[in-house]
Amino acid sequence: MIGTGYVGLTTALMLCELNHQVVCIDTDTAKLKQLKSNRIPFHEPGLEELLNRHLSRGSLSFTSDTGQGVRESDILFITVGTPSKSDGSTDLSQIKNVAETIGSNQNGYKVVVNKSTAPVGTCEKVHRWILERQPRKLPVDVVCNPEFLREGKALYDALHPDRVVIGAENGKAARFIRNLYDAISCPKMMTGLRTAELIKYSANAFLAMKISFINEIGRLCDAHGVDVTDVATGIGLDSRIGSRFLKAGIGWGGSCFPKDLASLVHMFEQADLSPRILEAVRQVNDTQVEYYLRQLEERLGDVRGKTISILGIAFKPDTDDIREAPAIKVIQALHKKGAFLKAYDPVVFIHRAPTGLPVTLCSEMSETFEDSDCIFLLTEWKNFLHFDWKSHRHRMRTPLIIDGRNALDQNALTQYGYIYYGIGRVYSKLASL
Ligand SMILES: NC(=O)c1ccc[n+]([C@@H]2O[C@H](COP(=O)([O-])OP(=O)(O)OC[C@H]3O[C@@H](n4cnc5c(N)ncnc54)[C@H](O)[C@@H]3O)[C@@H](O)[C@H]2O)c1
Ligand SMILES: O=c1ccn([C@@H]2O[C@H](COP(=O)(O)OP(=O)(O)O[C@H]3O[C@H](CO)[C@@H](O)[C@H](O)[C@H]3O)[C@@H](O)[C@H]2O)c(=O)[nH]1
Repeated sequence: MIGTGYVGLTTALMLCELNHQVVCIDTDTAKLKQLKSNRIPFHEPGLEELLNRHLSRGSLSFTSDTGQGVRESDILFITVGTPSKSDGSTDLSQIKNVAETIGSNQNGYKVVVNKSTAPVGTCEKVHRWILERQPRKLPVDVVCNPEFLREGKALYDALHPDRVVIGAENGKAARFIRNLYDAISCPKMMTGLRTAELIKYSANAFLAMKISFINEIGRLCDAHGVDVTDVATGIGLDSRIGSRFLKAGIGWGGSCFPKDLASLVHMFEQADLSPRILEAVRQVNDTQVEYYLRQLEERLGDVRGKTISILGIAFKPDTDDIREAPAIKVIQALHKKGAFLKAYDPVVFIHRAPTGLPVTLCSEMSETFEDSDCIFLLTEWKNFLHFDWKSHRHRMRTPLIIDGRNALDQNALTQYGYIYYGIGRVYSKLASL
């Protein structure tokens, strides 16, 4: 396994659970040191227990010696990062570096499996980069096996995937990789390299499209006094639409959707095509923070000099990942407008303290209420939902709640005397009877 991030480590542990022997290779020696001493360098439920189990069984080991790792393995999974460049295209330097190292150290037949999300045509480049560095001509097959796990649910998704997609040009290599997943019961789709690459991007874009769609409907619900959660339930009951990824809120973030949509848009542009739907999906998302800030200002007036408390920094619950987290955009925008900011997140500040954020950190959720003019919920951590909101209302200067995730109980909060806003939410007198 080359790379020990969310995907590398989870895939390694999944393969260990399926009784395979795995060596994890990473150039980040600090990370390897933590992993070797049984510690996961990021917050991801369930991984630590499996790490302990497989380290002590000897089924999993770690090294920074890529050459040795390559020479000793038959199958090499690439799980390194594929960040965005400023024009939206994908920076393939980490993949290229790995492919060249594989080529230089190849000592026999290898199957190289790319799990990193990379544009159409990347696996063909990987093949070429390996061949260019081989000291002598050796057989190598490249397979595309995109990863569909979600952060916060990584282990569950790896062990219970909806499908496994295997793209290859060589049937023998494809079957070899499919056999690794024999013990996992789900549809296994065998296809071409380019198709597998595009399936990954299309899946992420479709999911982001569902969210932007319901967020746009949410704005119309605000205008007409209709409840967006009821609209989502009503449309989601149609099995052709499905109920998941229809939760309206502050918008999508994270390490994948923003960069993968940018990359897909770039692929369209390279092909001289206009990605109209994708542009709209991104446009709705890019203006969602602004939309919420208007709602906040309509209720609180000018935010200059006011104290606003942010609940949740992570881009979603059960992770400490703050890449493209909406909370960061909200904090920066409110700071620019002259607000004082306090923030609390149950894991982000413990695992990965973001530097340079203009916020006063609270060590407990209850501190965010003290003399606050607004509580802005941006990550729907479970303990926020089950908090004793009733007893803390009096501690706020203005009891305004902006629920950026439509996660709180609007009727209960309204009865406790809070002013509540969630996109497309309607206070139901019936529900409170
Ligand atoms: N995070 C997710 O939920 C997720 C899900 C599906 C797909 N993906 C895709 O998987 C890929 C990896 O994502 P991630 O979140 O695990 O990344 P990450 O940044 O958390 O981890 C990547 C790891 O690769 C290591 N690395 C970089 N260059 C290396 C080299 N030359 N040799 C060995 N190790 C090297 C880095 O040190 C790092 O530990 C990306 O393409 C991403 O788009 C991510
Ligand atoms: O109804 C919803 C569902 C999600 N979100 C937001 O959408 C973003 C992405 O959420 P999610 O998809 O759960 O997280 P990721 O871990 O980024 O996973 C996505 O990106 C991964 C990386 O490519 C893929 O492997 C996964 O299949 C894909 O779901 C987050 O900000 C969520 O808060 C909503 O606003 N409303």
